[in-house]
Amino acid sequence: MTLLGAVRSPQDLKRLTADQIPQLAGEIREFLVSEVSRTGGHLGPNLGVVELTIALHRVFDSPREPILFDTGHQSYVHKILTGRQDFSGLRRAGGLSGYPARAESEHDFIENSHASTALSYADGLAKANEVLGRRDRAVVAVIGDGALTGGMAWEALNNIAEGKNRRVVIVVNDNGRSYSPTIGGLADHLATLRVTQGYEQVLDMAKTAINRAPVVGPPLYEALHGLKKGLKDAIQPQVMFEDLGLKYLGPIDGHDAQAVEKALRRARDFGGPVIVHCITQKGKGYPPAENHEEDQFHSLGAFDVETGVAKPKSGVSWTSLFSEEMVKLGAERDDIVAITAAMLHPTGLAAFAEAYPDRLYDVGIAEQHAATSAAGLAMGGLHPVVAVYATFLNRCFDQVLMDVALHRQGVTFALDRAGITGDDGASHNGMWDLSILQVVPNLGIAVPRDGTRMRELLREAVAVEDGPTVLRYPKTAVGADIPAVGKVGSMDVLRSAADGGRSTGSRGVNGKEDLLLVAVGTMAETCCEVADRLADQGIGVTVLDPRWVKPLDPALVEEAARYSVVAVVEDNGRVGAVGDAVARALRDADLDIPVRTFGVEQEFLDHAKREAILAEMGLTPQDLARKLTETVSRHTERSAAAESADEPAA
Ligand SMILES: Cc1ncc(C[n+]2csc(CCOP(=O)(O)OP(=O)(O)O)c2C)c(N)n1
Ligand SMILES: CC(=O)[C@@H](O)[C@H](O)COP(=O)(O)O
Ligand SMILES: [Mg+2]
Repeated sequence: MTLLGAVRSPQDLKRLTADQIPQLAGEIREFLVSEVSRTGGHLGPNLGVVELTIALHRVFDSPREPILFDTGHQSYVHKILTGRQDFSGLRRAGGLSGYPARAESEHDFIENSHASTALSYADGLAKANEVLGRRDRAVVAVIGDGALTGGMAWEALNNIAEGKNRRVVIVVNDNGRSYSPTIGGLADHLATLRVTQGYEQVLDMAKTAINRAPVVGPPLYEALHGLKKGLKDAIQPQVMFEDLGLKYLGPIDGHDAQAVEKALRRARDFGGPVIVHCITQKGKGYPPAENHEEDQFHSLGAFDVETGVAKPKSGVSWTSLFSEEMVKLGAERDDIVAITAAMLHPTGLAAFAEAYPDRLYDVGIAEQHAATSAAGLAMGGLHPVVAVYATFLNRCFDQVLMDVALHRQGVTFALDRAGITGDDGASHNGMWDLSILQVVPNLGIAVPRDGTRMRELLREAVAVEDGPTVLRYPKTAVGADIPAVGKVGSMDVLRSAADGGRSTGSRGVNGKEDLLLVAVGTMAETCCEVADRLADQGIGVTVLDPRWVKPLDPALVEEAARYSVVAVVEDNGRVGAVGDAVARALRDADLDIPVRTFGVEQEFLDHAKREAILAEMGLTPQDLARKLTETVSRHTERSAAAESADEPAA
């Protein structure tokens, strides 16, 4: 049996001898490459924390002493060591989550994969230990150099440092990268610390040698120790941490399990807040990952183990359309600049950066700063485009509201991965933006249905200079263009109840058309299929694509008055989104027309494929057609009955 096969819990791990650990680490690396090659996932980050995670579970007593993972994408080894070695369903419905999941294990704590939160959790847990008389227990937080560029992390450090007797062990997993190399002053600082790697080992050797010297040894060491402080400050400017009141240990070779264990034991026994700075390498032990310049296999799909080549994704991505159009816009307008929050390639801004290196800003994982810095850029006469994943816009809601919109600054937010993404679980679905942004005055939201509208709407958005604009698009491949067959105000008609074409719909009761179907963004394809299904049943359906869903075109209300039923379909949480905005607009116009809103149920959704989640939510053409047929029929019968009741007796 392999060592890995015998390790079913941290207790099993603790029973291994130090010289068995390298073999175990090798077996874990083989396991990770083999399993993730089939399922896809965050291979690079996890290959980088093998020895580190082994050491953590040998030194600390999880879950009594929580081990928290910031962002959580690097927790596969933690799962392997805590009794979860069936990775066959990784990131798939019913299989292991790609992040910690409390339903999976008592050893898991943080499920939210939004970065830079772990230190705040640790601060809270340590305070709870203090209040509840558990001072002997440590709380451990593993945070990457990237996540450490997030503002929340520094808010937490400021508070952790204040708790001199709270056992908080902060393990900085420093591989020098988020996806790309980590940026900013902190990154430079960590880099300085990295280059003096082995400092601790040199000092330990000196200490051992000097202390062995009879009589003169110990006092000499004390003198040197004082010098060490000065020396450390000189060659290791980790004063940033120590000035915060945090003990700093490191830098440690994060792949030397014994060195890490030793540092962690020192940290645990210190009795107060300690930073253990571990130098690791993303993709360690698998050359295709180690040598992958873009992101060292941060996250990839299924791949060939021999070559490291991932199976190609089919179709053109929305990200690539955004990327192309941004390069064109950058050539046409020299006031356009772009901002990424440590996701240059994933958001498609790499081409823009290559073409206009002085007009691309990577602010680190710092969406709040990105939004307000963008307001500054706009005030300074530029038009910034801030590209983030839709779910991460939540992080800077107040900045969008107060720093951009209140000041009517022309900033465009490009929200990639909008709608259901699926694999990455509850905190990655882009199902919030169409709801939370409804309350922001002066802000416009455009939702393209296809590639042509993507290019059009991006250009329309960056042309707005008196307030923020938002463009949101999904993780899927771009479908075929859906041409308009007419216009209503600024909105595109994609199917018409009155046309002679597919629709054979009879006019509904009261001389009204049967159904107005408002399609938001890429749900247009589904809505057109619904209209065609209903037309085959003699129900007349007009499909309308608003293009801009905020503010709604007043013509929508006028158009809606011509229909018996209105329905809205969107790939966002239902609550407070476009459907509710349309219903409110009709109410405000005293139009008593039933409005059905279809979207994602307002729940935290388990990881699963996007298609499966949409089906579960009833957002398929079949389900929508069935529900809308029932609604239209029910309303028609009711109206007909009411009509006949009003007719004078013969
Ligand atoms: C608020 C937020 N913004 C962006 C992301 C996307 N993201 C996931 S992992 C990652 C890089 C994290 O870098 P680091 O903390 O150094 O961890 P590593 O992958 O290097 O182990 C980013 C930017 C996120 N999870 N949360
Ligand atoms: C952990 C994290 O936030 C990202 O790595 C995320 O997994 C990216 O997902 P995409 O594959 O959609 O870029
Ligand atoms: Mg990193």
